[in-house]
This record gives sequence, C-alpha cells and structure tokens, in this order.
Amino acid sequence: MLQTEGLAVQRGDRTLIANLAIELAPGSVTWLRGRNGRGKTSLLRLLAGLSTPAAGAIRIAGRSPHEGGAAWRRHLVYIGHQNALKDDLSVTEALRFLAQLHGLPSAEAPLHLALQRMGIADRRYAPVRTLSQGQRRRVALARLALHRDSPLWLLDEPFDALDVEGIAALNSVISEHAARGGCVLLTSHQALSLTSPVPAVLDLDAAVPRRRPA
Ligand SMILES: Nc1ncnc2c1ncn2[C@@H]1O[C@H](COP(=O)(O)OP(=O)(O)OP(=O)(O)O)[C@@H](O)[C@H]1O
Repeated sequence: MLQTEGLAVQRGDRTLIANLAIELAPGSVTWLRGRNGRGKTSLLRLLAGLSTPAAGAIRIAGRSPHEGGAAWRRHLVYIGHQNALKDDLSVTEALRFLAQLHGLPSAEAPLHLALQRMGIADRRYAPVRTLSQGQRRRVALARLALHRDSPLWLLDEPFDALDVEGIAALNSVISEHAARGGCVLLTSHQALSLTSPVPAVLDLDAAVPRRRPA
C-alpha cells in the first residue's frame, strides 16, 4: 500500500530522516514513534504530498504523490494536529465543510452517522466554539468514517485530548478500516490500546539524524 525507498526528510539544513525504507501492507496499522522534534509530522506531511522529499521515492497504491495529482490524493487521508474546524459553524456544518472540501458524502445522514461513530452526535447543532478540545478532536476524526474509500490514513496524534470513550471509538473506526484492507500510519506519544490489529512500530529514534555536508 505504501512504500518508500531511500527517503530523506529535511528541514532547513538539517536532515531529520535519511534513507528511510518503509513498506506498509493493506490491513496494517503502524505506530510512528520518536522523541519531540524527531520529524514525525514532517514525515507524515511528506507522505501526504504536502512537501517534497530531499531524496528518495514514495509510492502509494503504486503511484507517486508528485506525479499523481488529485487522483492520487483520493488514495489517502491526512489528519494533522490542527482540527481545521471553523469556530462559527455548527458541528454538522463544520463537518460538512470538511466533507465537501475532500469530495466526501455530505448529506445529513452520513454526517450524522459519522458523528455518532465518534460519540459526538448529541452536540451536532452546537457551535464549534463551544466545544472542548476533546470534543473538537472527535468532530475532526468523524471525517474518517466518511473516508472509507481512501485506503491510506495518515494520522498525526489522533488520540490527543480524547478521553477513554473517545479512544475506544477511534480504535473501533481504525480496526474496521484495517479489517477492510485499509492501512493506517499514526503518531502517538502514549502507548496505543489498539489490539485489532496489533500495531507494528516504526521507531525513528532507532535511526541517527545526520547533518547535510557543507
Ligand atoms: N517550519 C519549520 N521550519 C524549520 N524547521 C521546522 C519547521 N517546523 C518544524 N521544524 C523543525 O523540524 C523538526 C521536526 O519537527 P516535527 O514537527 O516534524 O517533529 P515531531 O517528531 O512531529 O515532533 P513532536 O513530537 O514534538 O510533535 C523539529 O526540530 C522542528 O524544530
């Protein structure tokens, strides 16, 4: 599903990640680990096609992000640290906005079901600005329930701010995605409680960062 070869991630003159080879299979969940500032977000953004690798190649479902354009983008969903919800919209309107932006189903029924999956449907008419951090995270993650046809999910700290019930809801959405052959790469500073499938670990601290020669 996702393959990289000789991948290098650079910020300024620092090479954060060098010569990274990843191969993620359909139906797998991989926990991307590493200390603060190690380059996890930079790597996820690069895999999402939001930045360009300093070296190496990425293939997702056989295509390269920098060749594939919009067709390639349909193969993946990237949810970053930011929830990207508009404060002045209601929860349903904010999710509809995201759904339309990403070409997803945006009728009332699928939006309601998605919010139910993340246990936040009871707040569907509330303005986003009145939600707690954990509630906002649930709304942002509800988008995943609409992304059934995007095989690769790249999730940056998805469990951040979620309570025990929110974590269980997200685990269930991720498990279902993997069970239908989807692939998930996610970061978390806390140990994962996901058991189906048992996550593989990609530990960036196992590799030593290098400086680019002057
Ligand atoms: N816009 C930027 N310009 C230059 N350097 C940056 C920029 N954003 C991040 N960096 C640097 O890139 C490095 C990697 O940052 P990144 O956010 O990818 O790490 P991370 O592993 O996700 O960290 P954390 O666990 O703290 O979220 C850090 O050292 C950071 O200082």
